[in-house]
Amino acid sequence: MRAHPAGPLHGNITPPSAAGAPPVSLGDLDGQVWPRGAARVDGELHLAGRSVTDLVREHGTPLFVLDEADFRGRAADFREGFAGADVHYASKAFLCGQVARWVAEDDLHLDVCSGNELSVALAAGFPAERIALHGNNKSLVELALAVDAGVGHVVLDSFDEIDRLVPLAAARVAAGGAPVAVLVRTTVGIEAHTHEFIATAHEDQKFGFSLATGDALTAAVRVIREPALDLAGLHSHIGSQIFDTQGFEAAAHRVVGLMAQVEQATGVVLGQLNLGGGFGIAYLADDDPITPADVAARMRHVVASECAALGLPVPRLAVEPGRAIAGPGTVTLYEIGTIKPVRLGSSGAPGTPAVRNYVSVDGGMSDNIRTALYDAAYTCVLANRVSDAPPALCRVVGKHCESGDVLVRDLWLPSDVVPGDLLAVAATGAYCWSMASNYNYLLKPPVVAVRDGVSATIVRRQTLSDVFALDAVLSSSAEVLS
Ligand SMILES: Cc1ncc(COP(=O)(O)O)c(C=O)c1O
Ligand SMILES: N[C@@H](CCCC[NH3+])C(=O)O
Repeated sequence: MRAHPAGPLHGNITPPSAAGAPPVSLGDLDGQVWPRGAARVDGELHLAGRSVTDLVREHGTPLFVLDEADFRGRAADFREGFAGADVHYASKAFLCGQVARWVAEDDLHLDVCSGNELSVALAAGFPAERIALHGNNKSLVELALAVDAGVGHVVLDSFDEIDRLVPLAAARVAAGGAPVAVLVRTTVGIEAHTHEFIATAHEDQKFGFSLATGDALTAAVRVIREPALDLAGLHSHIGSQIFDTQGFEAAAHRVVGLMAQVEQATGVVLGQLNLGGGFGIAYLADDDPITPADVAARMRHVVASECAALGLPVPRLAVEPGRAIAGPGTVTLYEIGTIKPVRLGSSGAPGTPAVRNYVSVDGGMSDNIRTALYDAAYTCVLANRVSDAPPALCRVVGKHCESGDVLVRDLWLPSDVVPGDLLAVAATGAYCWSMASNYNYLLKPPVVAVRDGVSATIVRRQTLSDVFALDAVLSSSAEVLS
């Protein structure tokens, strides 16, 4: 292997706690973190039977590689774990036409949270009756699209939205159609143990109707009195990337309590309870996610015992996992461009300069904003080969003009990594491509699905022509660009 001009990276600096001690064997693939179809073959990372160098030769970098069997296997785990309940794939995690088709074929429902997510699903042929429309600020146009398409549910989020939906629903009923089925999204006042920006059931945030103030009950009663609306049930979502089940159990307890209040106030017994998504995944080897079957058992137990205590029939359950289906099966492949050992002072062992090795790759916060936005933790490995060089503590960064453009804050890589090597970042299937941007005019990477050694581009790489086409001045020169 060609040596880097800066010499081997420095391995012996005091590790920050996030990086821990160097692993015994660098490049090992932890089974919880990497896709089910990931393996080392002759040292090289293979994904669902394709070598990463072949994939990169065909598709370039940065590249999202999605292990189809992993995605669909996790969807099946939820379907089976929650048998008798409805599993809605939360499409905000990652949606494209092919994913919509897999989810439809695999008998899941779909949660969309904008009119455009709804349009993607409908254009892919997803059955409208299995779609639920979310959103805290649905426009009249989005609501009309949902009503006309005949979505299964609209998940109501505000009194303004009820005002907006009623005339649309009334027009449908007047034309001989059915009332519009809705759920009332309830803010249950739970402090989920996750990052502030992705917690959604504490009082001081924008989603849902508060249980504590009585707004949720008021909304439910109002909907029940609207002949053009059909209150099918209640909804609660407490946040995202949650590991312990206590939050879900507490939420279930409180929403079933609200069902009892609705029954007392109106005599109406609600038949559905959607407890949302938020099931955590392993980004690092230490993370220990709960299985769908375990979550299902705990939710069922709480709902059944609360209903028994309150004299209610047990409602049909629904959940909305996004990350736990899409996240673990995808990795992002990058090529290393520059490596810069940066001296931090003399805080290392005596005589040893403290150095941070900045390893820059050809993507960054435009294809994965999560580290910058939530301080999310990721891991990555040298993908095109294994190395027995001593470990060096590294920070993997992108190529954006932003010092917060970090992908992996602290991790050990072999000290002989060089420009041209490939890095694979694990568990990037959820909220990476879907939150991608064109910052610094970087282009959105493609998504390639691999199954049994066969790959297919399910979203192509964005081109500069795509981007120029949006620009009043540049669009006239778009045809000369590739
Ligand atoms: C209403 C709702 N349902 C489902 C999800 C999916 O969450 P996750 O991807 O964490 O499962 C979200 C996102 O947090 C959400 O807001
Ligand atoms: N985008 C967030 C999750 C938000 C989910 C939608 N409420 C993440 O990357 O973790």
